[in-house]
Amino acid sequence: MSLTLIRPDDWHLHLRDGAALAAVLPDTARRFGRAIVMPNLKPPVRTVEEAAAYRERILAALPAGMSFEPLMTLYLTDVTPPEEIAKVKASGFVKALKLYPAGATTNSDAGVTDINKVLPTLAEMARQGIPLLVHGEVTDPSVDVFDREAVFIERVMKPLLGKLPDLKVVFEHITTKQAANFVWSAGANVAATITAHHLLLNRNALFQGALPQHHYCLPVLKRELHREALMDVAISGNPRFFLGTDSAPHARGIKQTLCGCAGIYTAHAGIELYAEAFESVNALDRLEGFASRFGPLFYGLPANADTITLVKEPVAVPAEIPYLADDVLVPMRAGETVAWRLLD
Ligand SMILES: NC(=O)N[C@@H](CC(=O)O)C(=O)O
Ligand SMILES: [Zn+2]
Ligand SMILES: [Zn+2]
Repeated sequence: MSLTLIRPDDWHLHLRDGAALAAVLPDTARRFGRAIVMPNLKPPVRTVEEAAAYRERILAALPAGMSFEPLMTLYLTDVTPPEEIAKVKASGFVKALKLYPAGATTNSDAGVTDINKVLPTLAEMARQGIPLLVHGEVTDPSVDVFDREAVFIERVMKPLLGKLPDLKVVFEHITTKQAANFVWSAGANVAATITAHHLLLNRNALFQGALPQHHYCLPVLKRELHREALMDVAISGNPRFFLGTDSAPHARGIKQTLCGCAGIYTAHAGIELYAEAFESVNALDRLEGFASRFGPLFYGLPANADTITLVKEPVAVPAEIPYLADDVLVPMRAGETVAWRLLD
């Protein structure tokens, strides 16, 4: 069995920098035409100038003969000035700003401490049609980690869209039935990305196997009923739900410490894992819309002009992938198989 699709894009990706960037970029570039590149570097990518420099480093790390277009984002801080938005618009290559509530996830210390502090900048984004990409979790320590996304909808998302109803928003890596329902019922300016791991795994994965921390990501995996709700909207054909892998590499040494950081590396099977998920509910015919058409539609870009082909054939996933000079990366399905092979 084989499956040919318009070449997909990844609308939520962490490429990191330096040696890590060089190690992971080919996995994405083999599969995806473009990717929305997350700005949570250390220090974060806060200005158009910094995004231009990061974009050059990405293009320089691309192996000869591979084509890939990085779509850049800026990291919104409490002090991002409204004037930066005109520069974003003029740049052409910065496509969005990313909201990390301070302390919510990996490298989010410089994030926004109070959404009201950035309202003038968000209002300017609404005026200029620049999307806000949202890590949608509250950081209130009294809120259960499994409830942080649902509470964010009530405390932040709804009030924000009440004030700026035209703001384009992508609710990134949604993980709950509440978020799926919220985006489903919202206007044409609100969309969501969904990861392959949140379509394939429920929170049981956090308590299974020898190294369950490799399934630790944020927002954390949820109950089966939430996984099913994500699957329903992913295969629905609603164009406001599209692919974002959130492939988030971390070196094994850091990942395996007691409080290892959040993030799962999936770029080595970035489209294959989605094919597995869609096949599991007999919805392979819906994959092309989700993976290749709906993201470009939301961002106002054409779909890619070429195609990729997957064949149904198990592929062994290595136990580890070379990453840094002194440490490796443990990919999703390490030492196991993925059910689809990408043809070169
Ligand atoms: N998803 C994650 O668990 N981690 C991401 C950050 C993020 O997307 O929240 C990372 O940068 O490692
Ligand atoms: Zn996030
Ligand atoms: Zn992410």
